[in-house]
Amino acid sequence: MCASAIDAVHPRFTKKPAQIRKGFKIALVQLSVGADKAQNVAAAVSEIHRAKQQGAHIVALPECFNSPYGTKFFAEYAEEVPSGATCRALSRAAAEAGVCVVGGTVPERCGGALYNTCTVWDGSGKLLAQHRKMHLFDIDIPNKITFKESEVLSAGDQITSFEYQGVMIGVGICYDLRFSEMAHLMAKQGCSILIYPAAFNMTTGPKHWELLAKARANDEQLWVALVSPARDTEAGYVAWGHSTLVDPWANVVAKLDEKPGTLFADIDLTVVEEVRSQIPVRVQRRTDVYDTVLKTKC
Ligand SMILES: NC(=O)CCC(=O)C(=O)O
Repeated sequence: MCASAIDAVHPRFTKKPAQIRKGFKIALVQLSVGADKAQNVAAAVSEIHRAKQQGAHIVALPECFNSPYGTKFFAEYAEEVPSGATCRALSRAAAEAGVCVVGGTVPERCGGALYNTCTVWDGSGKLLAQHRKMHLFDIDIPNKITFKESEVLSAGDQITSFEYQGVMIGVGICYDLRFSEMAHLMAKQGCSILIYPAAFNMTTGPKHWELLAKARANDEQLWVALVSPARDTEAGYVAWGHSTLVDPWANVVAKLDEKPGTLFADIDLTVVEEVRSQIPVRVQRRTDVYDTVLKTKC
């Protein structure tokens, strides 16, 4: 089921949109995530409805919103995509609210493998996209944080973008944000917005969270949204919070603090063209020189 579900949901370059949007209202839901899976999912569903009532067109949830974040939890909380209970709840919520849902991430079970996976649902509850985290979070900063997702998770190998109301939107997950090549490929697929469900921590969050969002927005001249869980200082992994929206000029247009809440903001897509025409790096690239460089690892 799992692999074919991905193939079935990517009509991206074939369909001509009837109407191209000039903007969206986005809601970034900084959820409080605990050990009770059903309660986590119910909270997400209720925030999706609340966001729609406030006028949101797209509602995005954080990384690992149905489970605590940690390698010891992934197998226990994992579900198949898209048949699992969490996916069914997201699909129903998207359809009932009539809103596009970028469904954070859940631990996905597929055969013997586990992935950290984001699903995207349109306003009729149809699965639009499925992204498996491509870059696993394996870091070791002595006396600060050691984490090794690869002990239990497998990595995805697909760049993911989807079309919603004529606009291409890319999806990455947390550590994926550090890889400019991936953002560049999403931009090359025509994306104007990149959305990253993410959960940085108390060491790397203050150093790199906003910097990386601005870097990706500036590199690719597009909107970047980061959606974190709320901070829980009692949790094994303490999330940085600070869900953030950055515009194509690399300005932070809105951000939350560490507490639970929802960030609402208008995304003006005309700014993408404004920046790209005024600073035309996209047509000034010296790919004749870079091609060889890109094939070497470091
Ligand atoms: N969940 C993650 O991938 C965390 C990534 C992170 O904190 C980082 O610094 O990168």
